[in-house]
Amino acid sequence: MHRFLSAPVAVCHSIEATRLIEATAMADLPPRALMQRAGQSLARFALAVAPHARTIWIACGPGNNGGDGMEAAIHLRRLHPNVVVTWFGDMRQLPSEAKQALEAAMEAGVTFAIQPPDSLRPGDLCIDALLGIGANRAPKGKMNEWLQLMRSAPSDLISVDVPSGLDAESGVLLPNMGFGETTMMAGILLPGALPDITRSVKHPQQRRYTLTFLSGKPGLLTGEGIDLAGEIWLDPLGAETWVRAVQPEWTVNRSKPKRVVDHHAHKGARGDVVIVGGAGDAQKDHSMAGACTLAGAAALHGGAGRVYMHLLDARAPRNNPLQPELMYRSIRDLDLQKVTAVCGCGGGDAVGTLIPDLFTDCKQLVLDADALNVVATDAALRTLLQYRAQMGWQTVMTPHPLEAARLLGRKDAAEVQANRLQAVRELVDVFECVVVLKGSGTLIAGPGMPCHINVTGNSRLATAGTGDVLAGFIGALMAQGMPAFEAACAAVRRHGEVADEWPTATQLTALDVAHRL
Ligand SMILES: NC(=O)C1=CN([C@@H]2O[C@H](COP(=O)(O)OP(=O)(O)OC[C@H]3O[C@@H](n4cnc5c(N)ncnc54)[C@H](OP(=O)(O)O)[C@@H]3O)[C@@H](O)[C@H]2O)[C@H](O)CC1
Ligand SMILES: [K+]
Repeated sequence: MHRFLSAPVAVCHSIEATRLIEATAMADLPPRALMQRAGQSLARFALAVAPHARTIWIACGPGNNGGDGMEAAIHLRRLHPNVVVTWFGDMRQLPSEAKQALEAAMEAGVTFAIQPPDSLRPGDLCIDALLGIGANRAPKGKMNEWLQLMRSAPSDLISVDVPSGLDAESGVLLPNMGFGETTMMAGILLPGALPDITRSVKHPQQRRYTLTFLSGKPGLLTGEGIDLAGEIWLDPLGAETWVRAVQPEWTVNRSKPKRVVDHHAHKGARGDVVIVGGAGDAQKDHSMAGACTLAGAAALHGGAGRVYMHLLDARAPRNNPLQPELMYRSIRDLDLQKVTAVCGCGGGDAVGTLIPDLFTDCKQLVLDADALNVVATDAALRTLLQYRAQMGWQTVMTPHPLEAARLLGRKDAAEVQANRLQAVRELVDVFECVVVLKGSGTLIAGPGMPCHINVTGNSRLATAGTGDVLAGFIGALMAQGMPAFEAACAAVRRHGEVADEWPTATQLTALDVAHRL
């Protein structure tokens, strides 16, 4: 058993692949052995997480995930005076191994209760063994009540394999979560179908863990999975050989920026970046020049030798006393074959007039924000992107979920969020370039590349301008010679790391991120 993200290589398998690993491993073992290993591992983990728990509540569900919980109860009962199991299921429909585990738990004298323990205090432990990778719909009724109770308690929480109700592949809570017959308000269970107010209520004292079995699951690292899963631990249950035999679909992003520049290098050797964007509207007295400044600052701090700014807003000043290194220049005066262009930051519709030239002249291109919106509405640009790919020119797109929805012709961001992993793959297939799908658990994918899930960063990056900073940083790394996919992975990782390292009591702005790269 090890902390998933501290392993030198952390990979995730699809659910289908996990099922294959499970079946192959089980075929090699006596019946129930794998589940017993899972139970033993869970019991050990529980005691390590909450050694002083007054109460350990194990909520078991109708499938093998519940079986894992029962197996753990058998061990914990011997080691702890107050272990309570609540079970949600039907004996006749239990899978055979879970049934054996239930019978063994009864025989061993495990305490079964109809209701969860009365009061759960800080330091107590809840174990969610309700649903694992077999969840296929939103938990309802009693199961949902128990989940809400566990997730809002001040006690610690271990999710077995996967937080129940989470799609282990997409990181989305199965629909209707929270619309059960009862719901919770201020810690009290209320009857009636109330809106989903409980979804993200986490008690500040609660520490969350997921002990996942056999293989990493992508849904724990993206979308809603990150908050629900907490700290992830992995126990391959002795099936490492089988895990290694199955090709993983996703890899945890570990890339770090490598900015090795020769000692004798001059500024021209470090790569040139031009930021194209910053549109304005004189009638409305609007200007988006700041977005360009942020991308430009990121390109400078990201190591580019020279950073040029092509501002679309004719009224915006052509100098910035706070960042005097930025040089204001039209793209017409630059050799576009030799610069990396970062296009779109605050570009408005006006950026559309420059995009065809950038697409045909510029060998290295990062497309963000409004540039993506222009591409979404112009099929000819899609063809140009394919042409770029054939030429071996490098393009990176950095959509957030709404931009991704526009690019894919989907109704809204929610449709993308419903399966982020699939969306990023589709974007790569359609546009034939490297795609960074931003959000909780940013995804990076490229033609012929494994999909990377990024695990650095936090919600402090959800402020205006951080996307511009990321685009500028990717551009800077490409300008210094990093291939597009590597540059995207390294930039996303470092960008998130800055937010993770930033002192919690201090506000983090986009410019702060740029200065820390
Ligand atoms: N087999 C082993 O040795 C090991 C298994 N491991 C653990 O097993 C789970 C996967 O087990 P599985 O039984 O396939 O799936 P679940 O435990 O998640 O249960 C699925 C059953 O629950 C029903 N279901 C699905 N969604 C809901 C819901 N929202 N509400 C109520 N019931 C639901 C579903 O049945 P239906 O017929 O009603 O659709 C399934 O029967 C895995 O995650 C591990 O924890 C370990 O890997 C160790 C070895
Ligand atoms: K679970």
